[in-house]
This record gives sequence, C-alpha cells and structure tokens, in this order.
Amino acid sequence: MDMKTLVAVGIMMALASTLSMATTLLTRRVYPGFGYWTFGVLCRTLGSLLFLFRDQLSLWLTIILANTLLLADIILIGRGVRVFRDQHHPNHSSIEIAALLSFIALFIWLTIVVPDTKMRILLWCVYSSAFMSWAIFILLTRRPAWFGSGDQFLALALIFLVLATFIRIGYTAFFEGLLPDLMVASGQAVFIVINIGMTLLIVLGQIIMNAQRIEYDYCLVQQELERDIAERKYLETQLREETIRDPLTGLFNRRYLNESLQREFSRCQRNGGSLIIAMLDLDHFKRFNDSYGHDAGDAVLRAVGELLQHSLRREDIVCRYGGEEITMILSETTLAVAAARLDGVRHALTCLRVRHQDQELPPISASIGLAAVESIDLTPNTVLARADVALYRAKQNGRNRIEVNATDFNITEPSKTAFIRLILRDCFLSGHMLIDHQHQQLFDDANQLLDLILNERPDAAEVNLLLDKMMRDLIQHFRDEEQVLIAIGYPGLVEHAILHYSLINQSVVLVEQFRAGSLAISSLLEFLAHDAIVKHILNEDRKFFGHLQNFPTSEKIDNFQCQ
Ligand SMILES: Nc1nc2c(ncn2[C@@H]2O[C@H](COP(=O)(O)OP(=O)(O)OP(=O)(O)O)[C@@H](O)[C@H]2O)c(=O)[nH]1
Repeated sequence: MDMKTLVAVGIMMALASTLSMATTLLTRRVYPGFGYWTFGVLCRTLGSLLFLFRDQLSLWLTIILANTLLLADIILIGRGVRVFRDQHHPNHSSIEIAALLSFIALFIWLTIVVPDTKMRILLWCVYSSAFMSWAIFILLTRRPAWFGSGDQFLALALIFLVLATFIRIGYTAFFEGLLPDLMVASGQAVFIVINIGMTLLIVLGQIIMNAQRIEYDYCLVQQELERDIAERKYLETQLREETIRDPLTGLFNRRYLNESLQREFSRCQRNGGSLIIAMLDLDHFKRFNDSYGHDAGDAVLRAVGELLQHSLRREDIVCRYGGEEITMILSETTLAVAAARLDGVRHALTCLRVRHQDQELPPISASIGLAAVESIDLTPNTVLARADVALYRAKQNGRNRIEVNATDFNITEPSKTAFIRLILRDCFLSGHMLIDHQHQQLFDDANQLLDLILNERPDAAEVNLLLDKMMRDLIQHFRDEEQVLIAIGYPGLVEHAILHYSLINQSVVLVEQFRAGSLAISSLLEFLAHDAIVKHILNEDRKFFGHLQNFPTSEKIDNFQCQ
C-alpha cells in the first residue's frame, strides 16, 4: 500500500472517530474535557485530509498546517485528560500555546527556509511524545474514585504510541540514512499505520472513560437515594415509635393499647383464639411519691416497665394505661396459665430493688386484675372493664395479689381440664398401662398445684405437701419407666435415664429455691408441668412408644401391675 492510500484509510478512520465522538458529545451526558477530545480528533481528520493533497496544495497547507493540526490533536488529548480529571491550571494553557507556536516557527523554518524532512519528522516526534507522556502521567498517577478500565485503556494506547514514536525517532535519526529510498518510505508508512490504529483506540478509551464516570455518578446518586430512603424509613419508624411509646417507661402508650386491643379483639372473635387482658396497678404509689419525691416515683415506674418487658413474651403487649397503671394484652394462652405467669411477675416485683440517687428505695408491690375475652363480650371495652373490676377487687382484698374476674374464672374451669386432656390425647398414649397411668397421675398433680395457685389464699403447707407428692410421683415414675425400658431392651435407655436424672436434679433445686423464697411458684409450676412432664413425654417418651408396641400386652401388664 502506498503512502496516499494509507493516509486515505487514516482519514476514513479519523472521520469515523470524529463522528462517534461528536454523536456522544451531542446526544449523551459528557464530562468537561470530552469536548477537547472531540475537537482534537477533528483536527486529526483535517490534518490527515491536508496530507492527501500534498501535490495539489501549497506546502503551507499540506505540511505546516497539516502537522500543526496533528500536534493540536495530541495537545487537546492531554488537555482533555486534565480537564476531565480537574487537573488543568491556567498556566498549562501558556505551555501549550508556547509549544504550539515554537513548533509552527520551527516547522516553517524546516519547510520554507531550510527544507529538511528528517528534522521535521524528529521535531514532530519530540513534541508529540512530550505531550503524550504528560497525559499518561496524569492518567496513571492522579487516580480519581471513578478510575477504571477506560483510563487504563487510554493510557495504554498512549504508552504504545510514545514507544512507537521513540522507535521512530531512533529509526529516522540513525537507520534511515543507511536504507535505500524505497525502504525509507515503507518504514515511515509503518509508523503512520500505528498512528492510525492508535487513533481508534484512543477514541475508544475516551468514550469508555466517559461512560464509566456516568456509571460511577449514577451509583453515587443511587446510594444517596438509598441512604435517603433508609433515613426516611428510620425517621418514620422513630416517629411511629414516639407516637406509640410512653417516654418514661418505654412501654406502649394508651393510644397503642386502644389500637391493639381492637385488632386483637377482632382477631380473637374471627379465629376463635383466646385473649387475656390484665390490669396492673402499683400499690400505694401516692405514698411512695409523697415520701421519696416524684423523681424516685419515675425511677420505680421505669424499673417496673423494664421488668414487665423482660418477664412477658415478645408477642404480649404491655402498655402504660396512665399514671402507675399498666395494661397487658396476652394472646394465645389460657386464663389459668396467664394467672400463673402474672403471679410470677407480681412476685418478681416484690423482689425488685430500685436505686435512686444512691439510695435504695423500699420494696414495691402491685395488684393485678385479669379477664379473658368471652362470647359475652361485645366490645373490647367490656373485657377491659371486667379486668378493671378484678383489679379493684385485688385492691379491696388487701393488694399485692391477683384477682380473676369471677365470671371468667368459672368459664375457664373447663379449659384447665382441656389442658390436661390435650396432653393425653390418644396419639400421646403409650399403650403401656403403668406408664399411661403414671403420666395421668403426674398431670393430676400439676393440675392440683395449679388450682392451689389460683386459689385466693393458697395455703403454704398445702402447697408444700402437694410439691412433696409431686416429686415422689415423678421419681417413682422415672424409676418404673426405666424398668420397662430395660425389659423391652430399648436402645436409647442410657440417654433416657440421663435425662430423667437431670430433670429430677433440676426439680429438686427449683423446689428448694421456691421454699427459700427466691423462686415464684408459677416458675416452679412451669418447670414441673411443662419441662419435666409435658415436654418430656412429647419429645422424649414418644421415642420409645413404638418399641412398646412389639412388647406382648400380657407381659406389659403382668410385669408391672403390682408396682
Ligand atoms: N412519679 C410519678 N408519679 C405518678 C405518675 N403518674 C401518676 N403518678 C402518681 O401516682 C399516684 C397514684 O395514686 P393513687 O391513684 O391515689 O393510688 P395509689 O397511691 O397507688 O394507691 P392504690 O392504687 O390504691 O394502691 C399519684 O400520686 C400520682 O401523682 C408519673 O408519671 N410519675
């Protein structure tokens, strides 16, 4: 390919590059500096075009102006990089103008006064490589946050071009003279091809740089938006919390109570579930306030709020109804179980020691009234009123106690039996006479203890007697059950016996704690009835029920009926 054809190909490529840059400039979002790059590639196209008319037009146009335009392209690439990176200073423009003017002057000298092609090539190489090196330096050393493959791509293209220019300097200065004229032209043609190819890569790098910066800014905006949304959500939650929380105790406020009560009441009526309302009022709180001051009273209210939040289940709703009165909504439980649990809370309140201004305040107590939503309740307020009646009765009967609304209490009697029947449904029966009989015995014990707790004034001696009986029955049952398991060769016997041992140990410790006054009876009952009996049968005993099926019935009865 001769020189003219090469230049023509170069012009086509430069033209395509100019068009893609100009389209990007006009139709896309571009950053400062992109305009210089577009103008630069236009200079390159015009310069190359002038080369093409070397034989038709004057030397001023085809050599001096053409080379000035090509150098202007290199200078504009550098300026674009600096502006794009916000690294351009006014004195840089002076350097550029001085360089361009000196280049023009020297080129005129080497074209018109002392024509010297070799010197012109060398001059162009020196000026262009200097400006390209400057651009590479900026590209690789001042890395902004959006630095990416586009920057590296442009830097690599320029590095390649600088290296090619250095080789061209060596070639033009030292080897060209040794070669015949035809080969000299071919050698220079190789450098022109490299220049043409690099133009495309440079333009590609510039477009990628711009696109990556857009993407980076888009991510920033998106992050900003996400932060805004998260902040707004947080503020909304805060605002919501403020509107539903009591600032002193951190408990829910009366407004939330009204909302929740209505919601839970409707849910309960729709699904037929259970719903218990409890009203708690601190005893003689006025006297407390009068003796120790309002601030001390506040400290007590805060401590009570904290204790309640930690003592009840997550799904229970605890609200400050007003003053020192607290209302609780307990769902999915029976009146009997709720009463036992709240009795534990009442006991815990009597053990609560509050410090205020380095002084321990005297013990506090609370009265609690309880009512369950029943079919007679047409609105949430009726059940609330019945809980209030129960609370009033607790106050009347001497305070520091729990009262269950009388109507509800009668209604809940069958539910206590249901609790027992539920555990002993057919699918939970082992089929072994002795084991089933003893399980029934343990449930009866637990039930009797529950009845005693719910009694208005449980007799301590009676509770202790029942506890002794319950412990005896539990130990005897575990012993007998282990004998049965030995007889049937149950493979999990050892693990099962270890569980028995651990349950007995824990029960003994808890009974002792209860007798020493450091554990509420409700907590003890919860362990004995739930952990040691119900949970143990459902989770552990049922594992050997299948083995009992293969054991002859006569043997089952004969072996153990006399024990
Ligand atoms: N410190 C403090 N006291 C409060 C607050 N709200 C109400 N109280 C006080 O709580 C006391 C309630 O007193 P009463 O309703 O007469 O009842 P009591 O003294 O607790 O007596 P009984 O309820 O009959 O056992 C009043 O002295 C109120 O001033 C509060 O936010 N902080």
